[in-house]
Amino acid sequence: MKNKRKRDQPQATIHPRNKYSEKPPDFALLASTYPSFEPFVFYSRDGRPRIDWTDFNATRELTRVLLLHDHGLNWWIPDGQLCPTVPNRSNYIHWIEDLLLSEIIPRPNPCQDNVRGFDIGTGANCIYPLLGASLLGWRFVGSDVTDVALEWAERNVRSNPQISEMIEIRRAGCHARCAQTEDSFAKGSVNSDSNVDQRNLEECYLELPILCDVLRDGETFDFCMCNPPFFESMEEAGLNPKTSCGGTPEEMVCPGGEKAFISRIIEDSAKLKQSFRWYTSMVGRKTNLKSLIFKLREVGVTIVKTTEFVQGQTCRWGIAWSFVPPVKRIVSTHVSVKKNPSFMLQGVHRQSGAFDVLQSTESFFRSSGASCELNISSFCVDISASKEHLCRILEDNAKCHEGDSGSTNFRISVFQQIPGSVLVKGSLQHKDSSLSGEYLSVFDRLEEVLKDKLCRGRSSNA
Ligand SMILES: C[S@@+](CC[C@H](N)C(=O)[O-])C[C@H]1O[C@@H](n2cnc3c(N)ncnc32)[C@H](O)[C@@H]1O
Repeated sequence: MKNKRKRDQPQATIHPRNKYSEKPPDFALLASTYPSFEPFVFYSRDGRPRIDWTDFNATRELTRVLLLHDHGLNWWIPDGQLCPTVPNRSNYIHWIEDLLLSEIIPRPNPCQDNVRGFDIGTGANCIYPLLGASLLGWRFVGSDVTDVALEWAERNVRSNPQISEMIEIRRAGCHARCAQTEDSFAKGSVNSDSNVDQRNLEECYLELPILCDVLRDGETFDFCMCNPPFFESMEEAGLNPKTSCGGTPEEMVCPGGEKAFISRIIEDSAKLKQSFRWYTSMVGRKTNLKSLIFKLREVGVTIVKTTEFVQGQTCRWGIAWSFVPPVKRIVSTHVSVKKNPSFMLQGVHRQSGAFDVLQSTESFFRSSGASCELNISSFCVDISASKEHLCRILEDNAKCHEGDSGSTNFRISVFQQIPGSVLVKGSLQHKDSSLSGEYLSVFDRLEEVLKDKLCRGRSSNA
């Protein structure tokens, strides 16, 4: 089964040093070891142990037992707080480890001893400091703004005396401001129609510092990290019907969404410059990645690196930048990797979803005569197309008869993001295919066709 899953996935999904890269969590073992987890495990017809991902209590108990079993950590969060998935969160930690080990910028600390990180918005779950300290011996400051996050992050640190000395929890912003913000959120004004409440809330939120004014004089760090509030409203956050990881408005929502939040980190970084060797953040939407990179160039960073975290049916990105002069040429990964182009469909009609995107993709290629194999379980279509097929799609008859008539194989995968947003990715089997140019043009054409057919405000023929 493990092999099948590997073959179905378009790319590596998990960092090779991730504890779960070779062996995903064993629910049956965890259930027999931890009686509190046992009631959440059931067996599907194929005999595989499963949990109900839409049950918050099940996902929280899974996180609790995984942290205990595999990391020796005691952990808990109150009902409704954002519940982290341990394998996914570990990927971000290992990517930062790669950045610190890389020689893109000079390493002041070749042995990686005394690494010190800053987790912006550590949450009640305090997951990054707990994982970073227990897996890699990193020291951390974890910041947050809400009372509940600060109180529970502290509790989670104190419950683990073996690492408690390594983690400091710090409030960002003055108490009064935060209390006011929490109160507004608690009253639901983030979703309210009252413009006044909304404006007060936004002003209040935007006044909370992120890095400047939270750092102490002369403090330096090897890196900062952040899983920002991704959304502009709880409606936008929606609730992924396939999982229930909780998440309160304070955790999920901020004015301007993740783009505004990360832009503020960028602005702070432009003032703090080399106080951090690496600034990093998670990014939930690929479209935001482009404008953030643009902003980074504007503030004069020396390096930008990006990565992609493919996590089941969800994609996230990581962005990192630095003001330290690089040892090597500036690189920006994956943005330049043409073998795996991607685009995001935004505003997909309410009645359409990833499945419609998949079917439309199949008929797009099939209409040219290319051979297509639809794989519904992994949401992808495998395509084998000749030059003639690709030229037919591009309506380029002249080119069709030029040169040799080789063929090319590629896969188009579809990932449902939040409701209304679908990510489409291509992966070419052989980078050196003589048809890689046509493949990229066809991929651009696919983007146009799907947008016209399935996205609101674009339909010319829908
Ligand atoms: C998406 S949650 C991330 C929680 C946790 N790090 C995780 O990955 O599960 C975002 C967190 O950022 C916090 N936050 C919002 N504004 C902040 C600010 N100005 N400074 C620090 N934290 C902030 C929220 O309270 C929330 O706990």
